[in-house]
Amino acid sequence: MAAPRTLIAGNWKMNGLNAALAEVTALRDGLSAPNCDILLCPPATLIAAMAEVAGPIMVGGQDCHAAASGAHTGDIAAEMIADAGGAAVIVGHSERRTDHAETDAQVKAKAEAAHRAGLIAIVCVGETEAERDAGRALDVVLGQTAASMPDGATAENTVIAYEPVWAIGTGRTPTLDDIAEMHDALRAKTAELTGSDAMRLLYGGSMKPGNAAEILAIETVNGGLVGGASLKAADFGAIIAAA
Ligand SMILES: O=C[C@H](O)COP(=O)(O)O
Repeated sequence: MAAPRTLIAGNWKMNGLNAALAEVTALRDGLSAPNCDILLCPPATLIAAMAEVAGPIMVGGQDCHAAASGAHTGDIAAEMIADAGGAAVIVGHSERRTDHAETDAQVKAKAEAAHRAGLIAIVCVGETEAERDAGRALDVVLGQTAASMPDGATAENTVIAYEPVWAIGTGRTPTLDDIAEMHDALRAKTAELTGSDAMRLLYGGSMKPGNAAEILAIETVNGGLVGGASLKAADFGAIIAAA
């Protein structure tokens, strides 16, 4: 099969006021024929304004509710993200799974909501350090993947992001062999679950300009989900250039 087109996605998490849009215009203006798709997921408050200035950069949300509307104070529907100019939404990030006790079933429902609204669902999975130390990383991640995979998932509407919880924001990453082992297993699992061997598999967890090229060179790594290093145009642009 042809390799899926690389996706470099940035997750701003709970960072960014209007002034931070200057980083987006700097990134946009510095892009020269990027060899990949690019996505930025700011806080919901910035989706519409970012979409106005992003140019070829796709914009997305960081979470959505499973319902299209209703009495859910503080939540945001996938349809609202699409209405604001979004093209994608992250679901099941480990910070959501931990801070809001989100289950695989809820993540699956959110991903299906994303599809209902015409958004690409970026479904996050990843093991804790204790799970890796116990030799359970593959079981945990493949189990999350199976239980979180939305019905109707295709290579076009769904992306899987492997993010070892212990690597997020820590400056630590798995070895390249460990990333390859997990991504090879995810390639097989996503093919088994969806019938497609072209679903994009992103690596996330302390991806930086200094390590992006070697991680992105792994055959079954089809991009990155970048947190801290997506906040500055120079850093994110360097990762995009490494793709
Ligand atoms: O969604 C992004 C990930 O949690 C990675 O964050 P990080 O690049 O700051 O480690």
